[in-house]
Amino acid sequence: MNKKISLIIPAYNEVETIGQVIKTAKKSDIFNEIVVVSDGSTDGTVQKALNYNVKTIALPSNIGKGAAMSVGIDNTTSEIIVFLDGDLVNLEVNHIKELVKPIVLDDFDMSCGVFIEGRDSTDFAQKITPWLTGQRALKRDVLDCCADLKSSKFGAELFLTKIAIEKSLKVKKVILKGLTHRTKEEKRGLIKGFISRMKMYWQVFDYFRRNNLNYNHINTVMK
Ligand SMILES: O=c1ccn([C@@H]2O[C@H](COP(=O)(O)OP(=O)(O)O)[C@@H](O)[C@H]2O)c(=O)[nH]1
Ligand SMILES: O=C(O)[C@@H](COP(=O)(O)O)O[C@H]1O[C@H](CO)[C@@H](O)[C@H](O)[C@H]1O
Repeated sequence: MNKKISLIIPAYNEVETIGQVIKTAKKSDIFNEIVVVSDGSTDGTVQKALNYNVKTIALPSNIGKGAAMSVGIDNTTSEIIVFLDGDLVNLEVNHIKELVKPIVLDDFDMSCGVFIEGRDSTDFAQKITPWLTGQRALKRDVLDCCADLKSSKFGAELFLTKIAIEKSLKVKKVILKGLTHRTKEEKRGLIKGFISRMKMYWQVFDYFRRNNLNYNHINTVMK
């Protein structure tokens, strides 16, 4: 039986990169549906996604990454869900296939893609916090309660990691060689980028604190 796979791409002002991400996803030819959730973008992200003829949900205002992912989940049906960020650079078909393989083969419940040999700055972040990656594949049925995701903002990846801990899921770390993303500073300039980086760190820390997550424990989740 061929398993159905949905791709969800949350995107907030990613006009520079979203086209290439969609193009590579289409080229992989593994997705039954591709859904872009534009999280209040004002820069042409929506039109760019529509140009590639994929389902595009244009949220009227910015509601945060976790809520945008949740809208994507509600608007897809496949038994396997893949999340990719809209700001990826150098994404290749093989990256997507490697990410999805452990789930399609039913060897694992969730996979987390980690950048290596992309760029030093983005490699470093993923080396110390691999569980923050936005590149994941998972079985839909592990997401039976997503209420917390809606309010998680940049705690979204910790939400998924928390599920993995609570349900004792089998989680595979998948190396995505050569992949990187546009950083906040590249998107918004040094000062605005730095401020949004600090906000993101706060949201991640806040999710950690509210859910009594343990850094050492979290680091043991991926195999
Ligand atoms: O409020 C937000 C913030 C981010 N994103 C998307 O989530 C992904 C990962 O975002 P990232 O961590 O790179 O943060 P950003 O650079 O967007 O602040 C990208 O596709 C973003 O466009 C989103 O949908 N809503
Ligand atoms: O690599 C990181 O430290 C952050 C932010 O990256 P940038 O500030 O855009 O370089 O991105 C990761 O963490 C975010 C928060 O959990 C996730 O939303 C991203 O998908 C992930 O790449």
